[in-house]
Amino acid sequence: MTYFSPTDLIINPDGSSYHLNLRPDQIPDTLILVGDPERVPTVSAFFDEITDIVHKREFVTHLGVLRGKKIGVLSSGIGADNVEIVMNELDALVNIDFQTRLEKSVKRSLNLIRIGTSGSIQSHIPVDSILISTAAIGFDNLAQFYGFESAMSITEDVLAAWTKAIDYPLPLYAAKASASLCAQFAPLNAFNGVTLTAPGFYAPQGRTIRMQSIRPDFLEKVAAAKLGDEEITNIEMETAAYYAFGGAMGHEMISLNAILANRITNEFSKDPEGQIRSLIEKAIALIA
Ligand SMILES: O=P(O)(O)O[C@H]1O[C@H](CO)[C@@H](O)[C@H]1O
Ligand SMILES: O=c1cc[nH]c(=O)[nH]1
Repeated sequence: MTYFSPTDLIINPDGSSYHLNLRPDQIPDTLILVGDPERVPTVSAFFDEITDIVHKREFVTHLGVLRGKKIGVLSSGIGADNVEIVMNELDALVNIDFQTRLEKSVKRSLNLIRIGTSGSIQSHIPVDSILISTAAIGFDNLAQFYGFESAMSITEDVLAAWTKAIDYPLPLYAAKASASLCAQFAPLNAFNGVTLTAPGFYAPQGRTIRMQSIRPDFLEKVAAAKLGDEEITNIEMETAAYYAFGGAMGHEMISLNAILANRITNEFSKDPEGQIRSLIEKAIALIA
């Protein structure tokens, strides 16, 4: 079994993982993942009991019990680079023995549910709707360092066709949502779609304030891109990384999006907090 050195897998003096500050005995089978640390108490308010609160940097975790089962909610902060930390440390916490630093022979698979916000890039997907990402395309630089091939990956020929359709010069990566979690959250009656995970909020999502984008037609191209019978429906900043790591490391993963912006009609939700709270409430109701 592989041994992981103290500089590869950094364990804090209290036996917790370096950034998340969580110990192996604290990890429940189901975790809700949010971007905003301030969203964590909104989620845990729906738990029947909160047993632990752990906080380091943007990584805030509330652990508790929901309908007799252990559950947790953890914030990642914004972006795929933070997802890289969250997924590596969560996986290490359940699949590496922190005493011996050896990989466990029997692996644990977590159910990971992102509840986040996103912008629609199709006029028929309105502000204040809910969208489940059936797949996500990442155009951050993680694929320069990780081979994400897994049963959840989008095949290379499809990815090549999508890259051409988006007309983007760097290699992309893409992966799918967990089929079992898609079935579990089907009662949300949400839109389904392919999500683009951007390495920024402004130019990488086709926004301009004072800094001009050198790709002014990027959003138009993405919105018009045909992925076989599918289209890219929405943009946010974490889902592709979650799906790629989840698939490669054997965790079930789904991303539920509260659509706050419609980038085609230029509308923004008049009640963003209410929308995300409503999605949290509906999602929690579907967690057995
Ligand atoms: O609301 P969260 O979950 O943070 O998700 C979206 O909102 C943030 C940008 O405002 C990015 O993290 C994006 O993915
Ligand atoms: O347009 C949006 C809205 C929320 N989050 C994003 O990343 N983009």
